Amino acid sequence: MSQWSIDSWRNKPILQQPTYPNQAELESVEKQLATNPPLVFAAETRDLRAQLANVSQGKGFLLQGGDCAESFAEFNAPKIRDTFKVMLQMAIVMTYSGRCPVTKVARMAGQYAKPRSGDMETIDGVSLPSYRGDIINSFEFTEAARVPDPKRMLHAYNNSAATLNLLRAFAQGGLADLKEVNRWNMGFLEGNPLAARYENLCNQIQNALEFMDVIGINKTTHSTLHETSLFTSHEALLLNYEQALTRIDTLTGKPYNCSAHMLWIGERTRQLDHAHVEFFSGIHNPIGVKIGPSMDGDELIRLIDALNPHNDHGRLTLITRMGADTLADKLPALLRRVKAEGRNVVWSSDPMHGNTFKASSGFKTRNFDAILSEIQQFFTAHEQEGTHAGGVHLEMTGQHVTECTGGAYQISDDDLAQAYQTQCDPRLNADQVLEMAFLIADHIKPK
Ligand SMILES: O=C[C@H](O)[C@H](O)COP(=O)(O)O
Ligand SMILES: C=C(OP(=O)(O)O)C(=O)O
Repeated sequence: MSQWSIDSWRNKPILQQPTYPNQAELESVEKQLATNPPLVFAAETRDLRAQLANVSQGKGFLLQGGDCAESFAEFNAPKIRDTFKVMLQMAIVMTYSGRCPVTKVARMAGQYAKPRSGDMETIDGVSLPSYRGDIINSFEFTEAARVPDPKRMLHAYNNSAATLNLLRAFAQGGLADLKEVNRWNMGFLEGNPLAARYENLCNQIQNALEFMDVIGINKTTHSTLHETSLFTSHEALLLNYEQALTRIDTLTGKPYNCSAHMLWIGERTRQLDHAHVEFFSGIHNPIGVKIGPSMDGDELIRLIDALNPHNDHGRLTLITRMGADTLADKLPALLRRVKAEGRNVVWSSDPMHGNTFKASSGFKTRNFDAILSEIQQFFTAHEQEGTHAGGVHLEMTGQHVTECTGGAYQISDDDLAQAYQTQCDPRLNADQVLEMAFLIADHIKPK
């Protein structure tokens, strides 16, 4: 086997990459990125890995979520704040009602590259190269906009730095103070059938905090009452960018990808002998890999061993995305096999990507009932196999979008056009996400 190096992925086959027309410009951007400051510190990624090690041993739950694709055009503070709040709200519901520590990992501050089913997109008889995420080309449907531009990597880096800066401020600067929990009630809750349940939960937390304060436990003695930790993640698809942000940690001497705390490999690029598995095998971050219905037990064990050869807890998260109609056929055998072979992984459910379809209105959508059904079946399969249902991975936003049908407001096919804003796949809105949080809390509650 050849030695891993930061660029050994370049000797392997690779899928879903852009072809840049100007190589000299690409190299110059890569050089610049490689001297820019890292976005996260290796020690922070080790904290996340330690939390995930607990999840892998059944002592916690991973909540991972955010945009399908972040966008340069929609880069603003309210959008970042609303997604942050919705994640915190979900985490509170799950921690309090589910009595389970929740590790929060945002699909934010770097989620800019998208794998696509087709290389070309056709609209009204005109075919152009597919949009591959703002780090690569532009969503606009013109020939010029769809040409891959390496300078977009610098734009993505700068946006990620600013997003991370705001997330850190929100997490540590008082917005996440548990005493403020009632003030997180956002407009979207008005009229939501779950509003009363959420308010009731907030009141219970307030009572508990007041009691704790009386006996001397408060934000001065316990900073976790005032602050939270939120980690970042994205699909590390564009390896030119990911290599440039990979650094040797001065404390351990090991390579860490400092573009985010956690990175994952997508369903379309997880081939064992390909570039993504090679690159991921050498970085020391906690990593994820998407697992779709075509995966079989032998291949899965080989993939686990390539990505987590020391069988460490917290290193590897398997993010299953089977589809509500397929999960019961496929997942239990994989759970059984991984358990029988003693491999340590976090099992997380992505209930979004196996449930996408084109609505009669022409929009790409997902039905909320199918998403809930996949989650429910995920929990049932783990209960039956005696394994830990460790997390959920969602495409979601704090904005009032109408991209997935169903949910408390019964969004129909005809409603999709009202606020369909995603640049790629349909996301759950804040209402739908809260409903899901209550459902998950019921499942993770100690029995
Ligand atoms: O988010 C995942 C993929 O990028 C997305 O599902 C691909 O969508 P497509 O089938 O429209 O290319
Ligand atoms: C592309 C994604 O998912 P998958 O690889 O599972 O299709 C994604 O999560 O953005």
